[in-house]
Amino acid sequence: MYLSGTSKSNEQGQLEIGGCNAIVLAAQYGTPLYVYDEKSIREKIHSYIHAFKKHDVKFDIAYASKALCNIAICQVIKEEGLSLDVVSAGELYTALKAGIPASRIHFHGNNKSPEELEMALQAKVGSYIVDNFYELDLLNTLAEKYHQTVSILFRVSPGVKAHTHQYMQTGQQDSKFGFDIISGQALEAVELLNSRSNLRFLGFHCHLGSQIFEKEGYLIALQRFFDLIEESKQQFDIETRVINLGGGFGIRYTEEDHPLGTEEFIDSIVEAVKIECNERKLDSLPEIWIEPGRSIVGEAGTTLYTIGSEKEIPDIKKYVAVDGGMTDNLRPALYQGKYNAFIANRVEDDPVEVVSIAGRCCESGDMLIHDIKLPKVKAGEILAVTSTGAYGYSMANNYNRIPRPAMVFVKDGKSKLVLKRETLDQLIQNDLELC
Ligand SMILES: Cc1ncc(COP(=O)(O)O)c(C=O)c1O
Ligand SMILES: N[C@@H](CCCC[NH3+])C(=O)O
Repeated sequence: MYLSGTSKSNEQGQLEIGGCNAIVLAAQYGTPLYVYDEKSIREKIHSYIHAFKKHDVKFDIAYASKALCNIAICQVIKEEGLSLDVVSAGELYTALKAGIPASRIHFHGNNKSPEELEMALQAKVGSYIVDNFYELDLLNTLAEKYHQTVSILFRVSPGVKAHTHQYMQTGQQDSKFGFDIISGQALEAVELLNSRSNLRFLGFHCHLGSQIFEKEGYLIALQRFFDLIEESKQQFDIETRVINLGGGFGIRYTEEDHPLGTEEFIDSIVEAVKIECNERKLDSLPEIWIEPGRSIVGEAGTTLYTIGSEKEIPDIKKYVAVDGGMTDNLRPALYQGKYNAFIANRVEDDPVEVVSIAGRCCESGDMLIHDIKLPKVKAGEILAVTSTGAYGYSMANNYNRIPRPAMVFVKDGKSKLVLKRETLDQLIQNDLELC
């Protein structure tokens, strides 16, 4: 049995997270319930900071808020002193409301609207990751309107196909994101910098994809970055101060997953940067920026569900349905994401039968787990699905008009409601009558 962070089986064999009994949490706040182990989030952040501090390099870690974005997590990020990456007005608004300094916000996105860019300019966000030629000109024009010279990075696609689900690959040549290096678009963008006086170029950014277990892709991307850095200097006299390798560091969802440790990833990235600079005889090391999302919050999240109906087709399949599903966790339906689960009130009971955990939506694809061996379950028991902390709530939806769940942060035996359960009235609050 694998339990991460502060999760453990207590003396009664019940699941405890952050010193809080999962059965008590389910009774107190209802289900489905997202439970976040705050200590484990902070420890993961510390492991990134520590991994960089071992080396003599300038670095910045920006939490990719798309993995989980609400006031509470932004407050943790602020307290821990990280930067934060946003991709929309909604994420930007949340970060600002949580008190993240605008200067620590990096604005991403492949189609930022003029209104979103103006909002960011008014807030004076720290940097813009410019994705395409349209945005390059739009941002320069808007920055001029606001009498600002803004710091930018170019997002480039380095032509690296990460070993991950196809929908999570973003660094390959045909990606919708960024300036393509191979066909020369990235260098064309660099050339334009000399005539865009409201843009201050910091450097290059790439993001290879998500849930990556190997460092090789990052190392190839780095070589392509450095070619670009040299060409930018030689051809257009443009200096690069920053290289941003995005996020993507994988986590453990089930026992089949064997992610690399934080240190191993960071050590090999920093070493590779030093080697490239040395071999190319560059005067100074660029700053190294990263943007982890999943690896900061993923394993810290557990979703508690109440078990309801069952359906058994003799000798074929047994379904066990819970009170949530694709509305609170779209990942199994979208990426065939795999998860592990326990009966929270009997964590250590021997598994005796193979069942499939079904969601409650009117979709055959609304399955949380296919074929998991569990103890014999009863209606009313609490099922805990682990490692749901990233891209779970952030991709939650109201299909079938199902309200989104509540969320608590737990630490040192205390729980704090950080997101209320949506109500039925909230579901119709924007509806208008036809007549
Ligand atoms: C530009 C960018 N940066 C960072 C991330 C975070 O990735 P991950 O959650 O895999 O660390 C993403 C999402 O994949 C992204 O699109
Ligand atoms: N949303 C995804 C990955 C894409 C992340 C954003 N580029 C997931 O749940 O795994």
